[in-house]
Order: sequence, then structure tokens, then C-alpha cells
Amino acid sequence: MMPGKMTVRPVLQRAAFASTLGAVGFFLNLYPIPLFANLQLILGNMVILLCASRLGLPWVLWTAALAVTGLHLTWDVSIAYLIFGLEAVCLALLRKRGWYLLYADIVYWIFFGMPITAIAIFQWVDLPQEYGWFTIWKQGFNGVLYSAFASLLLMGIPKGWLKRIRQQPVLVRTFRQKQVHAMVALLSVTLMVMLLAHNRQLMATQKVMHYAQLSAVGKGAARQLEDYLERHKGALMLAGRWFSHSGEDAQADLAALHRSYPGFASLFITDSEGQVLGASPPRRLAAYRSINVSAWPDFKAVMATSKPYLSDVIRDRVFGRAPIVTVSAPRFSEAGEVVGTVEGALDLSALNQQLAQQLPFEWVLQDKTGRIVVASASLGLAPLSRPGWSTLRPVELGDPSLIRLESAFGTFTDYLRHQRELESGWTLNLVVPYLPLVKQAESQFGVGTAVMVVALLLAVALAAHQSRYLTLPLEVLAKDVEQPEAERRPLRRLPQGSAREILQLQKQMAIHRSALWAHQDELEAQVMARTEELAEANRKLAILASRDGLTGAYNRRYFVENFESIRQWCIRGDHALLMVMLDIDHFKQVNDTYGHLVGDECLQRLVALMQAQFGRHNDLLSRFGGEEFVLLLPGLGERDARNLLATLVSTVAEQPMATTSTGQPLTITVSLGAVLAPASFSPTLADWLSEADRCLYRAKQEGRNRMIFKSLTPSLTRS
Ligand SMILES: Nc1nc2c(ncn2[C@@H]2O[C@H](COP(=O)(O)OP(=O)(O)OP(=O)(O)O)[C@@H](O)[C@H]2O)c(=O)[nH]1
Repeated sequence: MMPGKMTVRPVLQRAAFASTLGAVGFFLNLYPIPLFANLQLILGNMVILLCASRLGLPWVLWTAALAVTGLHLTWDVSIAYLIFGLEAVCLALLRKRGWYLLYADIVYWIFFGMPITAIAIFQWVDLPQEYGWFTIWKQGFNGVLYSAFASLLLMGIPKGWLKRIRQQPVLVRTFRQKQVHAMVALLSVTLMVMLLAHNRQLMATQKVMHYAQLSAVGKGAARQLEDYLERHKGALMLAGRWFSHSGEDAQADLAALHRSYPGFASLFITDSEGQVLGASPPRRLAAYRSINVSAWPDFKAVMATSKPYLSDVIRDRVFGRAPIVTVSAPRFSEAGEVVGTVEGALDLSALNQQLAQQLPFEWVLQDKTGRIVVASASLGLAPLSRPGWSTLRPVELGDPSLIRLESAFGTFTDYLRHQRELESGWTLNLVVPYLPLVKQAESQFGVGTAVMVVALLLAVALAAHQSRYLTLPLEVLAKDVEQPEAERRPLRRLPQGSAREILQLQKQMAIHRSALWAHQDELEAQVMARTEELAEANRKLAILASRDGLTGAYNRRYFVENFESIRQWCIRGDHALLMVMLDIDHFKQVNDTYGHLVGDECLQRLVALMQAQFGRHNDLLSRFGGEEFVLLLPGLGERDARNLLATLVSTVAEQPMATTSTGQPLTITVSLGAVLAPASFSPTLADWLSEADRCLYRAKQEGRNRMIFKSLTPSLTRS
């Protein structure tokens, strides 16, 4: 493989991994899960954690950028890049330091994520203040939820997965830490999802209930409003026919009509030219008389159609600029021709008061053009204007019943709205504030979170406690294993309630230990036996190394090695040292005549004889050559030495040293040369040997079977 390829391929794999995760996050974030109002659950950011579990900071940032772009397209909030980008940085760095991602994300949201969201929401996002805190908190909640989701996912992924591209360290944890982490992740996901689902359900139920109430109340109120308008239209229609007979007595007739229909703020009648003939209250007559209404749309409509007419909300055209709604009807002559109009301006404040008494909710009544006819005072909406309401994203019910209303003071409030169109083309809107519902959800969330925190703490404590059933006995077992071999103590008792697997393990350990000890004992016994055998063999070897195999006398090497120590012993004790060289006479003949086995027997018996005679502590008998021996006898006086050696020569000559093949006892003779000298005579063995050898030579020369003794000690007479 090319050296370059080794480095390039993991980079490409990392890029592919991070980009794939980013793409998944991008698509998930395009479809956030709606909760209520404008709150949504985002799960696409899970990919940031998945990436951070394997790769380093640059790749995690790349994945985050892709995922957040999906969110940006949905929310159109650029600050998301900052909030989630910082989350990515925090996750990648803390993971590198060996943190669990779940804990890292919780820390991030508490210390950075939620504070930054708070600043962002209050500074830049157009959201009703009441939702603000809740949204911030919800964002943190969301963050923890997707990190718990991701952590659960990661637990299921084999540790060796993507080993080649891994940049983050493998986390090595105690069993207890693993247990607690798994418990926290699982409980977080379970409790949070339950809380969210329950919360959403509650909000939906509340909304359905409110909406049903609004709908029921709206239906009745709409009918009453229609009756009201019809009654007033009908009254003017009747008046139109009636007034056609009364002619100039219009003032009196109008006053009577007005008394019967106090819902009119004012009434007047006109002729066919638009001139006002009479008005109620009478004080308004002068003003009406001064104008001509022929150009007014309501006058024209009635004259053209001969039918009653209900105007939209308009400004009073005679008295000030107050909003009014007019009802007009044609006035007929006896012949049935339209001779003018009867017109009334509805008293809108009276209508509003009437609605206030009837309705348990707030309301907005709009005319055909959408302008406000009347509205509850608390909404702060000006009549004649168009209500500035926008429909919020339909969430739970899938209908546009949730609206945001801008009051005349510029404040925004969210409402649930029920709309009902009247026959006249007007619309009655009944609204109920949404905030109490949100507050209810908030308080439920508060309680839910508190329960969750308590549950988590209990779970952590429980996990830690439960793990003791495994870790404590394991520690005990570990101590047993650490225990020095020699001590051979029985296994420690395991704590109460230890896991069954551990008990089994200990049982097996005990069995193996006994077997091991038995085996050890056996081995030790074997080693001891072997050591003993070895020592014995060594002893034998030492003997073999120092002694002559045939006779058992020391060999020449042993003699040479020990000569000096015996000489020194003599020097220390001021003893004389006797060196004797002994040779069997005509041994060749013995061999030749009786065979080597007989010769061997002679050698053995001769040695046994000498060993018996010279067996003191420091006496040293050595076989120097074939039938040649050297005796080193320290601490002997000349007389003793002479006697002993003479006895040796005579004993050898007298005692049979072997038995021939014919069963005849065989005797041999020996010649020996002896030198008795102070130990200090010479430190060189060769000097001693040559002295003794010379004597031996003489003995042989002088006829064999004899001893030549030479004394070099001054007090002794020379032989
Ligand atoms: N059986 C037997 N014979 C041995 C052994 N070692 C040496 N000899 C024999 O000892 C004989 C020594 O002979 P020589 O050196 O000629 O001396 P000798 O016959 O004893 O004559 P003198 O020493 O002059 O009396 C030889 O024949 C050797 O083969 C042994 O271990 N066993």
C-alpha cells in the first residue's frame, strides 16, 4: 500500500461519517415535533452527540453546522448556530477529557445553553414575554432529552464500531459509573417523553374544552345578535309604513318609536330628496335639518332597492367622529311609493354593554369588511380598526383557532378564538386567553421536572447501591486473588446479598485453589525428592571425581589438590610429614600369569589393607599410577613411621591378596620408598615425590619387598 493512502483514507471516512450524520440531522430538524404554542421538540441535534462520541472537534462542528442549517430553515433564527455550535464545541472537548456525553450536555445547557437562549430570546426573538422563561427552560429540557436519546443509542452501538476513524478515547469506567449513566439516560428519556406526551395531551384536552365552550356560547350569542339586528331593521320597516300616514307629525312618531327601541342612539326620517324631516332625540333635529343625506350610501341603497339596509361600521357623519352602525328602511306613501327613509344609528356602547352581560368570554364583532364594530374593552381594540391578529401555527387541533392579537397599545397576546359569521355578513369572534393554559402547562412541567429530578436522584442512588452487589464481592475476590500464595488463608466471606454469579465464581475459585494447592504440594514434594537425589548424585560424583574407581583410593588429582593443605596443617602443628611411594613388585607377571581380574583383586585388597592401617583424619592414600600408590602421613614420628611401613611390607607379603582361578591364594610383595621430613622441607610436591621415588627406586634395586626410608628431620638418624 502507498504510504499516503494510509493517512488519506481515514480522513475520507471521517468526512463521510460526519457528513452523513449531518444530513440526517438536517432532515430531522426540518420537521421538528410540535408541542404547543410555538414550542417544538427537535431531535436532529442527536447527531452532534453521535459524532462527538467518535470524532474530534472539527468534524463535530461540521455535523452541527449541517444539522443546525435544517433548524435554521425551519425557525429562521440565526442564533441557533451560536447556541448549538457552542454545544458541539463543549461536547467534543469534554468527551475528549473522558466525560460521558449526557453529563457534558447537561452541564452545557445549565451553564451556557440556557443563559445564551435567554439572552437571545429577550433581545432578538419576537415572543410574548410570558412564554420567554418557559421557552428557555424548554430548550434546555429539549437538549437533555436528545442527548439522553443519543446516549441510549450509543450504548447499543458496539465499542469497536468505526475503530479505524475513532479520534475520541474509549471510555473505561467502573461498573458503578456505567450503571448510573445507563440509568440516568434511560430514566431521562422515559420521564421526559412521558412528561411531554402528558403535557401535550393536557393542553389539547384543555383546548378542546375551551373551544367547545366558546363554540356553544358563540352560537347563542350570534343568534341573539342576529335577532337584535333583525328586530331593529323590522322596527324601521314598520315605522316606514306607519310614518307615511303621519306626514308632518313625524317628531311625535319618532319619539314614540325611540322609546320602544332604546337600542337606537338616534333616529331621523327623510323625504325622497334626502332632506331630514324629523329626528329623535329632538335636540338633534336642528343639526339634521342643516344637512342633506341624499349622497349617503345607506339613503341611496334604500331608495334604490326599497329594502332595509344595514351599514358597516362608520364614523358618525353628523355628530362627531364616533363609530356608528346605521339601519335604514324605506318610507312608503299610501300609494305604496317610496317617499323617503327612516334611519337609525345603533347605540354601539349599549350593544357592547349588552354583550358584556351576556358573554363569559371576550369578544370582537366585525362588520363585512372586517372592521371592528364592538370589542370587549379589555382587548384594547379600537372600533373601526381592523384587528391585528395573526394566526399561529395550527398545532394540536389542526385548526386556526390559536391567534396572536396585537392590542392598540402594541402588546401581543395569544388567544383561542371561535368565529361565527352572522347572516348580515358580520363576524362574531369569541376569544379566551391562552396564557392560563400555558401557565397550567408550566406548573405541570415544574411538578413533572421536580418529580423527574427526584426520580433521577433516587435512580442514581439505587444504581450505585445495586452495583455494590457486584463490585463489593468483586473487591473481596480481588483481595483473595492478591493474597500471597504462602499464606493459604481460606477465602473471605462474601457480603450478604452478593450476586449469584459471584457466589458461583467464588465456589469455582475455592475448588481451583484447593486443586492448585494440592498440585503445589505435590510439586514441592517432587522438588524436594529431586533435590535429595541431586545432592546424592553430587556426592557420588564428588567421590567419583576424587577417587579411583577400582580401588576407592583417592586419585592423583585429589592428592595434588590436598597435599598443600595437609602440609600447612603440619607446619601449624610443627609436625613432620611422611611421604611414601609404594609399588607392587612384578605386577606385570601377576597380570600375565593370572589375568587382569586377579590383578585387580590384588589392587583392591592392597588398598583395603592400607586404608585399614592408615585411616587417621589426615592420612591420605592415593593411587598414582597403575600399581603405584602414594601415602601422605602427617604427624608421625620416625620410629612409628618405620614400624608402620615395615608392618605394611610384611603384612602384604604374608596375606594372600587374591585367589587365582584355580582357587589358590596368591600373595604379592610391595616395595616402598619413604621420606620423612619437616613440612617446611619443600612447598613443591615434586620435590617430595622425587625424594620418595628415589627411595622406591633403591628399594626395587635392592631386591624389592622392602622399604627404603629416608629421614630429613635433623633429630633423626638417616637410614
Ligand atoms: N590388573 C591390573 N593390572 C594393572 C593395572 N594398572 C596397571 N597394571 C599392570 O601393572 C603392570 C606394571 O608393570 P611394570 O611397570 O612393568 O612393573 P612390574 O611388573 O610390577 O615390575 P617392577 O615394578 O619392576 O617390580 C603392567 O603389566 C600393567 O598392565 C590395573 O588396574 N589392573
